[in-house]
Amino acid sequence: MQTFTPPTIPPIDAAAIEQARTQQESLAKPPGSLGRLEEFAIRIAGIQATETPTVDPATIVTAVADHGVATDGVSAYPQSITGGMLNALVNDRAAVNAIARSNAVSTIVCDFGVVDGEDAVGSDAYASSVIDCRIGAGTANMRTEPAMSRKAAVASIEQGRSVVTSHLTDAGCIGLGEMGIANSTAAAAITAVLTGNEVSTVTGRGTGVDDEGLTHKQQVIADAIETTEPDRTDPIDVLRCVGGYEIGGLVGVTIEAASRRIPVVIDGVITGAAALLAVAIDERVQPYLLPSHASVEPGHTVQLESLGVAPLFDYQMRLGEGTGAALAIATYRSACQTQTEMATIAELT
Ligand SMILES: O=C(O)c1ccc[n+]([C@@H]2O[C@H](COP(=O)([O-])O)[C@@H](O)[C@H]2O)c1
Ligand SMILES: Cc1cc2nc[nH]c2cc1C
Repeated sequence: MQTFTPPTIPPIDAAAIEQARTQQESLAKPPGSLGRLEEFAIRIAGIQATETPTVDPATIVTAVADHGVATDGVSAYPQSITGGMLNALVNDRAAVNAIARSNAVSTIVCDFGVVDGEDAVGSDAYASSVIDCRIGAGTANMRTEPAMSRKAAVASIEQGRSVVTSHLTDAGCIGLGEMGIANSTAAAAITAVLTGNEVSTVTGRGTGVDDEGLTHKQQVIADAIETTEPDRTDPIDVLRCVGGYEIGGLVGVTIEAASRRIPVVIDGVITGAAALLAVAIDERVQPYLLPSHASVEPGHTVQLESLGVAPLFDYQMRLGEGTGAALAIATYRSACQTQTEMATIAELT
């Protein structure tokens, strides 16, 4: 059986946490007055094992792939949008590009298996701007068969790891992002299986299906779980049965980043599913995960609770791409800069 052996993930640095906490208490402000920002700076110091935590350089990895289950009418949009959005990402014209730019965050785009991306795939812009991580031309339809082979599941994780090792070894933080029509179906299925919640509890409207569409989507997810029988004690099997190539890719990005002491900022419900899988593979990933927003998707609340992180803000967003992560990185940057740039209270007198 194809196995995945994760790299060694170190514990976060207890001495650096202690040092950062002492430093926080010495700064020119009443203790605790920066609220959660103080804990963010301390956590990042512990992750990076440093007295000078920084999120920079900060990069969003937007992983893109298609899903066979899209043919079952689970999304408000056709599959062709995935390829179109890959094109927009390549040309720096997606929402995440604008939000990342406005927050001094870089973006990289990884194609893990877009079906209909010929325009983008063939172009010079693709060759120069997209990291080719393709595992296949979209997954199989999980309603009738496993989304992918075990070999492909492991390959997607390894491809994600190699994105970090080839491009992001000096990252101050990595934000997770994704795009793929129907991937909120995969995310809900993964969340139901790994957390043991009812499909109806964790399934939302994704791009915006109506009431009838939501009922149908829940039925498709229930059918997929019944047909493919994922082994909830084996996260690679869950990815194989009801996952996606970009989700596997983000699992790999997360695990590799944690092994290198790089903080990972979660975005919405699809990246949340990847984070759940990563922690199920190795629970030592958990302290490296930083939340961003609370997505409108109900499964996201369940994921964040299961991961033990509380969202920073709720702007009623449900776009994905890494948009929430890019916004949150600005807050984490401010937290780090208070830690490293403020005067001490002793200097005031
Ligand atoms: O980030 C989220 O929480 C989120 C919630 C709903 C939808 N999305 C995005 O919308 C797409 C998935 O929606 P759907 O309806 O096609 O499954 C995919 O491209 C995601 O990036 C993202
Ligand atoms: C246009 C569009 C852009 C997206 N970006 C992420 N998911 C998306 C879904 C759609 C439909």
